Amino acid sequence: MTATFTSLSLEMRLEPTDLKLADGAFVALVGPNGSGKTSLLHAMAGIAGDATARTIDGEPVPQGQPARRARLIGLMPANRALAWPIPVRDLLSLSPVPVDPERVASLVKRLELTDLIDRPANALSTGERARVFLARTLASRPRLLLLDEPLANLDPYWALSIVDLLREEARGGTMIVTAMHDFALARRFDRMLLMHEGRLALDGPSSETMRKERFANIFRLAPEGEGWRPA
Ligand SMILES: Nc1ncnc2c1ncn2[C@@H]1O[C@H](COP(=O)(O)OP(=O)(O)OP(=O)(O)O)[C@@H](O)[C@H]1O
Repeated sequence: MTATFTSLSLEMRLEPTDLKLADGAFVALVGPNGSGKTSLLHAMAGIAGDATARTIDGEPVPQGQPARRARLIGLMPANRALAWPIPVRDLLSLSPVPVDPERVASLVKRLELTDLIDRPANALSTGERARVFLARTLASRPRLLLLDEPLANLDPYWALSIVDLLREEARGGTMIVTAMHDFALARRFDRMLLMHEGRLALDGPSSETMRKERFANIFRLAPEGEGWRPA
C-alpha cells in the first residue's frame, strides 16, 4: 500500500514533482525558507496546484467529498491562529468524519491536554495550541498525515515526545510527511525530502542526506564541530 503523487505543481512555487510514499513512511520535509515545503504539502493535499494523479492505497484523492478526503489525508497547517473561542473539547472532534471518542481520549492523555480541555483554544499558548491541533489531525486516523511545522514552538520535551508519537503512528502504517527546520529532529525521521527553489533537490535516508555536500550548499551552511555555521 502506498501513496502516489504524479506531476504535483503549483505555478511559480512548485516545479512538477513526483512522489511515492510506502506504508508507514516516516518522512522529514526540509528546506530553506521559501523553498516550497508548504507548497508541496498543499499540492499533495490537493488544496492548491495541479497534479496528474494523487492516489492513496490505489484510491484517487477526491477534490470535493470532505469525508472521503479526511479518511485519506489529514493536513495540519503551519498557521494555527484561531479567531473564535472554541473549547478544546469541541475542536478535537471537529471533523467531516465521525471521530472515535476513545481515540480522542487516548490523544488527550498522551498529549497531556486534560487540563486544557474546557479552555477556549484561541486562548492557549502557541505550543499548547500546536499539541491541540496535532491531536485533532490525528483523531480521525487519516492514512496520510501532512504536518506543516508541527514541532515549531514546542519545548524540547514536547518536540521529542511528538516525534516518538509520530514514529508509533508510522509503525502502525500511517504515512507521515512533516515539514520542519530542526536538523536534530529531522535526523530522527527515516527519509528526508529536501526542497530547493520549488524543486525536490534530495530524497533519501535522513542521516545519509544530511551528510551530502549539496545539503549544506542548499542551506548555505558549513559544518562546524558537531553542528553548522553560516557558509
Ligand atoms: N499564497 C501565495 N501566493 C504566491 N506565492 C506564495 C504564496 N505562498 C507562498 N508563496 C511563495 O512560494 C514560494 C514557496 O513558499 P512556501 O511557503 O512553500 O515555502 P516554505 O519552504 O514552506 O517556506 P518557510 O520555511 O518559510 O515556511 C516562496 O517563494 C513564497 O514566497
